[in-house]
Amino acid sequence: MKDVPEESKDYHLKVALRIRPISDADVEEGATIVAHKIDHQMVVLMDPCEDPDDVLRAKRSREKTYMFDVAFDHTATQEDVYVATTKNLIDAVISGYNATVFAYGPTGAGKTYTMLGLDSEPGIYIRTLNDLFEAIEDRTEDLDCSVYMSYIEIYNEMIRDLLNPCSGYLELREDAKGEIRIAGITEFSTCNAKEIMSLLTKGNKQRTQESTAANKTSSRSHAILQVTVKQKSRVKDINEEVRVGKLFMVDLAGTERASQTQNRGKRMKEGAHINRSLLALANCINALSEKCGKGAQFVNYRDSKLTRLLKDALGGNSRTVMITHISPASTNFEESRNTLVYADKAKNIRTKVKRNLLNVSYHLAQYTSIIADLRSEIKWLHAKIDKEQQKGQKDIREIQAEVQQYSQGEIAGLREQLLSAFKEQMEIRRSLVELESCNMELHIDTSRHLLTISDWEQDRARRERDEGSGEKRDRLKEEEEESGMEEPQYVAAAREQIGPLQAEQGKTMSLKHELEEKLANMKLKSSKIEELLPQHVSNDEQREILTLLCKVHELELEKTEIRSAVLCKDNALGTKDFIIQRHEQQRELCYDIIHQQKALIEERGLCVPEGLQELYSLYFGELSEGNIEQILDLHTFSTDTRDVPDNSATIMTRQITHDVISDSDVRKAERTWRKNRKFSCVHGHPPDSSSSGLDYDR
Ligand SMILES: Nc1ncnc2c1ncn2[C@@H]1O[C@H](COP(=O)(O)OP(=O)(O)OP(=O)(O)O)[C@@H](O)[C@H]1O
Repeated sequence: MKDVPEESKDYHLKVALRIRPISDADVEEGATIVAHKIDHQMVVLMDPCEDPDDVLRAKRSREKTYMFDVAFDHTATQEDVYVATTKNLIDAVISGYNATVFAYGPTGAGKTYTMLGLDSEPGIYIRTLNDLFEAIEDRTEDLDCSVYMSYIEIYNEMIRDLLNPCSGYLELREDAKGEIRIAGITEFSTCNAKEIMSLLTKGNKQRTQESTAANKTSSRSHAILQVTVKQKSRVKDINEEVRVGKLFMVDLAGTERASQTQNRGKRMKEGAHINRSLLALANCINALSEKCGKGAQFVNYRDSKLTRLLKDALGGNSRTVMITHISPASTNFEESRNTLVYADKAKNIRTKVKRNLLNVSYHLAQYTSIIADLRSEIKWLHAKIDKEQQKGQKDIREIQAEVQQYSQGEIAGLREQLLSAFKEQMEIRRSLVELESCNMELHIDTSRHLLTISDWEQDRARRERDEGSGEKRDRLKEEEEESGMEEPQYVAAAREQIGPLQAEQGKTMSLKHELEEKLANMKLKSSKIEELLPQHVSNDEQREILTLLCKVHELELEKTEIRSAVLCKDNALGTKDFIIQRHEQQRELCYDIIHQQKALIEERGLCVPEGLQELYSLYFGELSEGNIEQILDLHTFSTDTRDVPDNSATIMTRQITHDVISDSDVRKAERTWRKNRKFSCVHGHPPDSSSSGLDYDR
């Protein structure tokens, strides 16, 4: 499948504000209401600490007003909020656009109430799913729709599958297109609204919730519900268009102050993680709002799993709505003010929205030439049969029947043997294709785990270096040992998974060798039968018909072989893309570091050693000559050429056999990569980054 290019449209991030009703607890604390909705877009926040009699500050306003796309207060119903923020995204998702709704705000401000709601007052999740299924039902006559749902939480920077909690912690991965994916996530496919609701309820029960002083049922994690809608026309066509729309609904954990939540121990650690990811989110909002305003800013999504997952929602291909929540109470004034400031900045964020159209013709195009060849072969066969018929002879079925009767079933036996040999070969081929694909996936999984481990090891080495003195380092180690957190769980999990993955790879490889051997024997067997046939068949026409039958089956076999080679090529290219992706990330980082260093040197007028100055000139020279861009263009070009259908099956097969990276290449590259990673952990640079034929170094 390939993406169908389509014009992208600019959207600004829609920001809504919801002020929850004042609670009994607020009133008991003696709080007054300081947040008011003025009209459907404007809210005002009054400072409870300001003294109206303070003449020195008399000129300063006691209140600050904020404008949003839409504002709600305690009078708004769940339906009001849903209709004004989310309902109109449903059509967009069904048409193949991505959309995101996320609830943001301090702890206890009403995020879970808006997103999940109560049984009597369901929130956005349920209302959206209901309307989505209704809309899909209206279109089922002409469109074939499938809906997939996944539900995860990010708790203490670990991703847990709420629909399959036994699956352990999940990893984030970036695919060849730079899209972030969660490896191993459970995606339930359903076309039944009730079923999806029960999955949601099941998932919610798994969510990490605790009681804090600020909220009796405080969500200690960020929850992300993803609904994917895939649609294709019911009319079958070779150039079938598939629309894929994704809707993310996110209930963030609350921003919190340790003093306000009175958290200690485990709760405090949770709070630190929550705040870290929300800080990363706030930094992204800051950078993105600057970017869309004055100067270009680097947006660092990598600081937390939350921001990596919300990358598209914030700065990419998504229509996004942020529902900001605040409490009206004077006791929550500080949090409300900070939240309003961020929400105000988020209004400047713009996203570029593009419909996700996939064209199935990408796969089909690769088979077009094969199908065309087969068709001409069949045409020739038919012409041959017609000719025979014109000669007053019997049609092909009769000839076949005659052939079967010939020599008292001797030929029939041979024919059966030949057919079953072909069938078996096809089965083996199919299994080989699946094994090849599975093996590639295992290999990619292993590489990613290795990357996770070495990333962390490098990070630790860097931290140790930064800590400087031995005394400080010892203290850091002691602290890590005391907290039992010497190695984060995701690294331990990656280590644990490498062994089984390699064992699995070993198994698939030996199975593959077995099958290949079997296939070679089968081929030998069928060619022997083919040789035997002419000796048993006397009649010329019958012999010709049998030869033609063999030819048809050979062609069928060839087709499967080509399909398998195409799969291998796709997998190999996927691996290459992944490697290039990592290089890209590393390059971006280096770019950033070099530019910041250069700015620092210039700003402080520092003296730079000659060698370093030469390196700088070389680097900036390359940049200005555009060499790097040319290489990148070359990569884009070589990736794009995959989309070009090749009319000649022979050329394609030849290309495939030359292009596919052999297993030994990959293993060699992986060894070099590991060696380099280890070396760079200790020395800060790889021993020979150019030595590996396949660049596995990041
Ligand atoms: N609009 C509302 N109407 C009625 N009750 C509300 C509203 N918003 C919030 N509440 C109530 O306030 C309390 C706190 O709300 P909620 O748990 O949704 O906050 P939260 O922002 O998700 O907090 P946390 O970040 O700690 O999970 C709940 O008891 C909830 O029922």
